Amino acid sequence: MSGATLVADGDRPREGGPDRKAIDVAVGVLLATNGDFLLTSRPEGKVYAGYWEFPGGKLEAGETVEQALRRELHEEIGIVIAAAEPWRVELVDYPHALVRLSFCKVRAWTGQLEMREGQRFAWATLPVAQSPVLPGALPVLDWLAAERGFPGATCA
Ligand SMILES: Nc1nc2c([nH]c(=O)n2[C@@H]2O[C@H](COP(=O)(O)OP(=O)(O)OP(=O)(O)O)[C@@H](O)[C@H]2O)c(=O)[nH]1
Repeated sequence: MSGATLVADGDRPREGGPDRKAIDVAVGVLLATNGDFLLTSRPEGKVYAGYWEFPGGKLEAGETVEQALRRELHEEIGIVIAAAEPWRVELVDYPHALVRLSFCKVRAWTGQLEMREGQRFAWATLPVAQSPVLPGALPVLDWLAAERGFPGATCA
């Protein structure tokens, strides 16, 4: 997992000193009724372009995780989500940023998927065939695998 370190919440960040502030990110794990989950590729021009991730983005000032997720998923993939179910929070220390990822499960939405930033998308199953997966998205595959009693999260 080059270039990123998963750190337990409360651990001191690896770079930038103790004052390095985490950037809050809201991330959606969209679950279809058959259990498939949505992966999208990071658009050109962003760090880790082309890597597979779960859709989402940074919180804007004053937003809650759910508000940010609702806005980001509408802006980026064209859907309006129903409830966002808070799931797990993970701190990831990248060279470019320290991010706090708040993952939410989303089981219902309206609208058709429309990749508004030129991303690719895939309804994925375990083991995940899409590659490469963003380091900060890999643990989610393990969590899903654990929930489902599935032995291997990726094909690698
Ligand atoms: N959306 C998303 N971001 C993730 C995941 N895992 C992970 O480490 N991240 C990190 O969280 C941050 C999200 O930033 P972003 O650039 O996608 O967010 P954004 O759309 O608001 O960015 P912008 O400033 O370009 O508009 C990135 O540093 C990204 O590497 C994931 O599964 N989904």
